[in-house]
Amino acid sequence: MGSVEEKPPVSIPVIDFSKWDNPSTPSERVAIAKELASACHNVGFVSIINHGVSPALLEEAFGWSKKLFDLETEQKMKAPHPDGPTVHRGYSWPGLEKVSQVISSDAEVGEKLRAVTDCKESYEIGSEENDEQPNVWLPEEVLPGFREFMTDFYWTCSQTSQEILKAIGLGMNLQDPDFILKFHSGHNNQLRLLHYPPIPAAQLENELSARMPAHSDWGSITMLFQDDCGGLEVENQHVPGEFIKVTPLKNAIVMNIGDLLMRWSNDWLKSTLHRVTLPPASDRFTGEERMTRARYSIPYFISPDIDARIEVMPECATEGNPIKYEPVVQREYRLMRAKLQYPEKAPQAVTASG
Ligand SMILES: O=C(O)CCC(=O)C(=O)O
Ligand SMILES: [Fe+2]
Repeated sequence: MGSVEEKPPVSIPVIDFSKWDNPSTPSERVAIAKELASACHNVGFVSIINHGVSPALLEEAFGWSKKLFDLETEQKMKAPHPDGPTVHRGYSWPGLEKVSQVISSDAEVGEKLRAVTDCKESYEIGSEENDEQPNVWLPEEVLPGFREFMTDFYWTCSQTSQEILKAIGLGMNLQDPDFILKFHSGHNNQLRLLHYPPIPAAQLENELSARMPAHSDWGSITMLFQDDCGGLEVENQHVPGEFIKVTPLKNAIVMNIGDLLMRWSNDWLKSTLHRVTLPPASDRFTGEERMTRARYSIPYFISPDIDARIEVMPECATEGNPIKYEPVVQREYRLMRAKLQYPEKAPQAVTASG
């Protein structure tokens, strides 16, 4: 691990996975793995291109996401996110995960925005075999085909994530390169559809609202698919408080390390703060309110299995770099984090009928 090159980042590294499945020599695979591990160590964020999730499939996934969020609130509310932090599934209406009120004195804008009382809405999907967090599906007739597509998409993403975990283990020179992978059956992952409705740029500029405030992810890794709107920013590991803009790269996976893999690696892998804020100026309308256009993204969160015990890997601790984290079980860690984000009793969604 120590032999991996250390250098400050200037942007998010781009890693080409095209040779990963069919390398001409074994060293080609090792080279990709080392490049990935090094980026996860130095930056904590990478863009992966030529991976296992095809452009056609991604187009379809974004199409379904738009269809879902275009539904009337009453329809979406047929699959409501359950109260409390225990089950993170189904539809989170604007204001549920985090309340932030858009303020405007313009009556017309006000009307438009009242339908949008917060800056994002989301829909969470897990494995059909995760009994601790059962899925909350819309009735089939509301969006026929949605459930089948999303279930398949979930497992395609899982397959790709397993290749990434393998590559990280190999690139870190672990005694058993598949060590991390062994804790990830895929049944504890979470597919999230996200929609950030239009909002006046000033609301974001003045920090009266945020699309998504700075945070780190809780799991092992996250794979993020995003449209071309932009606005994702990640903290520069070497200059705390400075955020780097991630320019959307069509069909790429933006991959980042989460807190559990950071703990497992004793901080060698970096779980980097990130946020979603203003898109580039060209994506803001020039009218008085300078509304930013809508943004769609699809994060896929990869977590260790529910009973997995996350204990610093022996390769990551030395006398000079002692163990920093107590062992933790995924189930308990997730609940601890989720409690901070979801209220026990949900505030109500604003529907057309009030
Ligand atoms: O929408 C995005 O681009 C980022 C989403 C994100 O960071 C999250 O859901 O944890
Ligand atoms: Fe995130």
